[in-house]
Amino acid sequence: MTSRWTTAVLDTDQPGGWAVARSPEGFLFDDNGALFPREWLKRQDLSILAEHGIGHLDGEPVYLLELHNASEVPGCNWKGLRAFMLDGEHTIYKVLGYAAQIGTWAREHRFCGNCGQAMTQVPRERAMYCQPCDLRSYPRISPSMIVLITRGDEILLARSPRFVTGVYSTLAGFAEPGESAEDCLIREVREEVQIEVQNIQYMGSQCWPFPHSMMLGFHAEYAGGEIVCQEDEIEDAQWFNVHDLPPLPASKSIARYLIDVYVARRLGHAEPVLPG
Ligand SMILES: NC(=O)C1=CN([C@@H]2O[C@H](COP(=O)(O)OP(=O)(O)OC[C@H]3O[C@@H](n4cnc5c(N)ncnc54)[C@H](O)[C@@H]3O)[C@@H](O)[C@H]2O)C=CC1
Ligand SMILES: [Mg+2]
Ligand SMILES: [Zn+2]
Repeated sequence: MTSRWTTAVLDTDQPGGWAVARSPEGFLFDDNGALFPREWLKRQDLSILAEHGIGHLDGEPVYLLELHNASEVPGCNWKGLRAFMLDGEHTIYKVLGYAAQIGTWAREHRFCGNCGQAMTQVPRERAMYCQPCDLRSYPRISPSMIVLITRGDEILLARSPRFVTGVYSTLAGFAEPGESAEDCLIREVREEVQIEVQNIQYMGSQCWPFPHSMMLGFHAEYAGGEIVCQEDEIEDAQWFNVHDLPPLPASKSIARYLIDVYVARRLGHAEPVLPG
């Protein structure tokens, strides 16, 4: 199956196409969704900080208008990316997730981190450029490990104080410089619950635009230790039987996929597919 959405660096001098508008309040939408005819959108009273050509949806060019602030557009409202993930069409969420990451990165790289002068968008390349330094900055992607720890019919799930009430999820954490994926996983698990793991199995990956993670997902078996929760980060962690699970994370997350695959295997059910 060919993908409906492909990323591309488009020339903003070309007319036409679709556009999405993003402000600190989220994306603009109306009854037809978050994609607007670009020429119409640019005639609205928007405080445009930058424009980026981001890709093709069903063959049509798509642009991002990154705004200073959320202005009133008749018949329209603003909505955060998470809400689009939870109740929107998955392809549109992919477009908006990519737009959010490009918009944030470009906004945060308007000035050179080396000399402080203004940077410019490089034509035909997704990069910001400082001429005096000959320095390019590319979109930021942060590798993060996410792991389901298993012990026969039991799985280890934890709660961060940031989670929706009652929800338990897998452990996750960002890689530090110098670490392999396995080093990072072992360190994060030790830090967050003081457990040792073995037989680390790679399960798949997912781009997670909150704010710019590349999630690498694993299963790992329990090897030893008693659960001790990391102060501030982990509110509670427990072993749950696969027949008696707490409220779980959103169905499109890799966290949920890691749980669902393991449970399906234990119960002899068909395995789910990892959402892109
Ligand atoms: N897609 C999914 O199913 C899930 C995704 N996640 C994502 O995994 C990522 C890591 O999970 P956490 O437990 O929050 O990480 P974590 O356990 O490493 O703790 C977060 C803290 O790490 C620090 N940090 C280190 N490097 C960082 C970087 N490159 N970017 C931002 N903060 C950095 C910050 O102080 C931050 O507050 C987050 O982006 C989170 O949203 C987490 C759970 C499920
Ligand atoms: Mg963590
Ligand atoms: Zn510079």
